[in-house]
Amino acid sequence: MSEAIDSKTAKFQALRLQRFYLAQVNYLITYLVISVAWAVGHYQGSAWLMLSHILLGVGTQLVFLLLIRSNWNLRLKDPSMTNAQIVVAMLLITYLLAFAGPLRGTLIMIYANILVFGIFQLSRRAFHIHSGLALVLFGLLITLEHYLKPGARSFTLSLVEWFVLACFLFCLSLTGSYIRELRERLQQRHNTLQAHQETLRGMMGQLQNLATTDALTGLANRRHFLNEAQRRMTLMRPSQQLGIALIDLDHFKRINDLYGHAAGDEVLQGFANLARNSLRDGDLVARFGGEEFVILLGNSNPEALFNCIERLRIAFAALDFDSLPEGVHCTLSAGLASICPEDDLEVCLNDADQALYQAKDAGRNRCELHQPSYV
Ligand SMILES: Nc1nc2c(ncn2[C@@H]2O[C@H](COP(=O)(O)OP(=O)(O)OP(=O)(O)O)[C@@H](O)[C@H]2O)c(=O)[nH]1
Repeated sequence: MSEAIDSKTAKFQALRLQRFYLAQVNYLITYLVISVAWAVGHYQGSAWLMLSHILLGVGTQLVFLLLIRSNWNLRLKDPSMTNAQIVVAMLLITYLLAFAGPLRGTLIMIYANILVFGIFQLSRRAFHIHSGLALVLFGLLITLEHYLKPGARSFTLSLVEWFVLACFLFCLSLTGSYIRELRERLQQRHNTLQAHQETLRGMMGQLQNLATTDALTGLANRRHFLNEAQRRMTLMRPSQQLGIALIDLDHFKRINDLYGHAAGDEVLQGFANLARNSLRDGDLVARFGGEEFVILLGNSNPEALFNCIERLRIAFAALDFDSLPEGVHCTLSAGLASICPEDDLEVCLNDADQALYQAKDAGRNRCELHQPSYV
């Protein structure tokens, strides 16, 4: 039964399968060589013996395939099973070499071919152990053959073959070390690049924040508000209305003059917090500049807009500030306008500004709704 695995593990499993199928190409070539050797009479054994190589090869490979396909290999310390696959392949090739006759000299290179599969996977130590295993297996084969079937094959020739194999594996080991070093360097570079990328992403985020946020109040700044309002207007449904409110703190200069700039800053931050907390998630509030703020309400008819800003006005007028003497409160004036889908943002802001002017003119601490003049 295959176990449920995450997408990253699935990707690795797919890679393992790919590598497994690649190894099967080598097995197929070896089966072909055995069959041809048998057909031309160079295989030193019966047809059944020849078939046993193929059956053993297919059987062991089916086991590995099953282990990967069922995800059982994931329970192992090394899920790619590289060590096991290499050892099995080496045992199989040694078994084949015992009957390869004159072809043995050619076929011993398969040991090296098997080890190539471990170049990327195995540690240097494991790679040397496997090279040693190949030499031991082949050494055992020629020694046994020399004592069990004396004269069947020139022992000197077998020793030369063993020596050639040793030289070849040594070269392969050097190449493996070089490739591994390159790979580690690439990995290091990749990690460094990734770290740089993370830093850049963080800096981009900070820059984006700086470019769109007002430092004192943490609200969106004018530029961000204008971009965002424009964007939201393009997404409006035909029957939808937005509400815009230009808000100006009353006699703010006096706060600065009488209680200091820090007190003025506290009042600005106090208004920002109040607005942030009293508006809905989809609404947008920004510092338009100085002691002027702007609010964009989504889905809002003039009445709802008026009620919302009126609530804010009343709450602000009741707000206490640490830097101001007890009983001293601040007020705000607001100019309101509605936005319909076909409207121009600049014109709407102008309408709100005119309404704000009226609110100031009418004595401050009030909300005025822009009245469209129908021509
Ligand atoms: N503390 C503080 N003051 C600011 C900041 N930005 C602008 N101001 C001050 O806000 C004051 C705005 O004053 P005015 O434009 O005369 O308006 P006002 O006194 O609020 O009068 P009305 O708007 O007519 O009610 C100026 O004194 C600015 O220096 C700021 O970030 N912090």
